[in-house]
Amino acid sequence: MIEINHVSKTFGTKKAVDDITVTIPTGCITGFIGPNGAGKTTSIHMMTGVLQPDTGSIKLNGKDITKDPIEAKREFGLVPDSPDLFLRLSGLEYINFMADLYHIDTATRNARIKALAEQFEIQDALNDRMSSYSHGMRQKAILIATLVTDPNIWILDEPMTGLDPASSYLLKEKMKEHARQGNTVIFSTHVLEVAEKLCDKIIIIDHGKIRYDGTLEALKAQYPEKESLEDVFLEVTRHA
Ligand SMILES: Nc1ncnc2c1ncn2[C@@H]1O[C@H](COP(=O)(O)OP(=O)(O)OP(=O)(O)O)[C@@H](O)[C@H]1O
Repeated sequence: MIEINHVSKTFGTKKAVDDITVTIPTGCITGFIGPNGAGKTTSIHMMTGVLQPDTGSIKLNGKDITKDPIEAKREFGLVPDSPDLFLRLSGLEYINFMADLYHIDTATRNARIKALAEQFEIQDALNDRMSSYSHGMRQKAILIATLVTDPNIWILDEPMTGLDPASSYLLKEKMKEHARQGNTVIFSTHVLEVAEKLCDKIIIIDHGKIRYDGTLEALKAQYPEKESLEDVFLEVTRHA
């Protein structure tokens, strides 16, 4: 579970996140949606300790990311919005680096890496430098590194971007399975069809403020004349 309590963040004069209070529960997939510049990545950066909030607190499974960052960071895995990280490392070196950070023993990590690399069809490229990877291959390496550490909370910033259809399908199945097992999954996306199919709960953010926080069914029930989440989303953010 992630508990975000009265969190704000300002860059210069720009209020990127404006006093948001939401809970991301266990056992379901939460979709985090909003227009460009709405505050999604800034919020995710604060949840994961990349940025400090100006005000408020964020707890991951009860551990405060500001007061207890090491313990809080053990609770989650992050797939960032850009996979252009550690490009001088090979995919395997990067995955092992992440597994080292999380103290995953050799036998466990090797079994997980083998299975995931085969599932995501990147086993033949794992020893190549990530600088030579396509965007989608980098995304796969980052995903595998996150999944190898087997965190309770998955925080995924536009995770399907660049993935081929088979890998995108596989990731969605893994997200469902992880949530079904009682864990926490939150992902941001601009692809509302994906959010509609995958999410139990939706958070809509716009101009740094939460415009909706609840189930997909309840959101649609508020707008019975709207046929799709896309129609509802446009209506909710139009009046912001
Ligand atoms: N480091 C920064 N310095 C200055 N302004 C920033 C910084 N990071 C974000 N912002 C601003 O904060 C606002 C929210 O940006 P953020 O990246 O959180 O949006 P987003 O919802 O993730 O957008 P997108 O969907 O386009 O990725 C934007 O107006 C952005 O310009």
